[in-house]
Amino acid sequence: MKERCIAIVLAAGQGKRMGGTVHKQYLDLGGKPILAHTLKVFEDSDLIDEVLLVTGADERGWVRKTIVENYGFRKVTEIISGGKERYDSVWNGLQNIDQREEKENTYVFIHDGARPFVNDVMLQRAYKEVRQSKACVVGMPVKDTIKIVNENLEAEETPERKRLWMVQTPQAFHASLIIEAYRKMMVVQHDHVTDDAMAVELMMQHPVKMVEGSYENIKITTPEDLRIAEVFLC
Ligand SMILES: Nc1ccn([C@@H]2O[C@H](COP(=O)(O)OP(=O)(O)OP(=O)(O)O)[C@@H](O)[C@H]2O)c(=O)n1
Ligand SMILES: C[C@](O)(CO)[C@H](O)COP(=O)(O)O
Repeated sequence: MKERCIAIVLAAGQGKRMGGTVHKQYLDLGGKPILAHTLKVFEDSDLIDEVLLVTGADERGWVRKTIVENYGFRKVTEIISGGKERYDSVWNGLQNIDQREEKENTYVFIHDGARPFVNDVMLQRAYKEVRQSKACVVGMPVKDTIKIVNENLEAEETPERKRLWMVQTPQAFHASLIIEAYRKMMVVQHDHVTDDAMAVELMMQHPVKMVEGSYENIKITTPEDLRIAEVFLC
């Protein structure tokens, strides 16, 4: 059976740290919504067969019209309702894949809709790695010294910097591995989970490899990120 690469693009967040009334993934960046920049990379990638787009339940119709149809994103096959937290939205996307026969030959690329500077080089690197090791995340070495602090903001520990990487998305997995990891994780305490690799690390005793992303592959989270994104666009 032919291999398939399915992207789950997450766009069901509320952008609380960004503030404002429009959810950040729909804000304008250089003349089009942030989410449209992100989806274009997946649409244009020869690697990606299909995109499952996860949005707010009440935004699905609007997103279909103004983003998917308007920009001609033909790889978007489903617009799925997201959940309260990021991991709920991922799980909703994964359950769609779980029902499919071709699951054993499928790789899943989970990506934040709010990271518009993903590119095909990263997708190709992640694909090469995930075919070998079944689980990988894109990231970059940290540039600053990182401190672990206590509740009084006193530095308690300084981890060795050369072992610290900032994790980005896409995060790529063999479909069965990530579905099983999430299935197990969703029935135990999981509210501290902030990325998909953690599900595999915690539930599957399976190593997750790091592959090189880019310092430009930022997640647009707070207002200053929008200004930085405008510079990256030039
Ligand atoms: N329940 C959620 C929460 C987040 N996301 C998506 O996951 C990505 C990364 O999340 P984050 O940057 O935290 O987005 P928000 O949750 O929107 O931001 P905030 O925490 O500031 O509200 C975003 O593309 C966001 O739309 C999602 O699909 N479903
Ligand atoms: C998955 C992620 O983008 C990796 O850096 C990040 O952990 C998402 O965190 P958020 O709190 O949902 O922004």
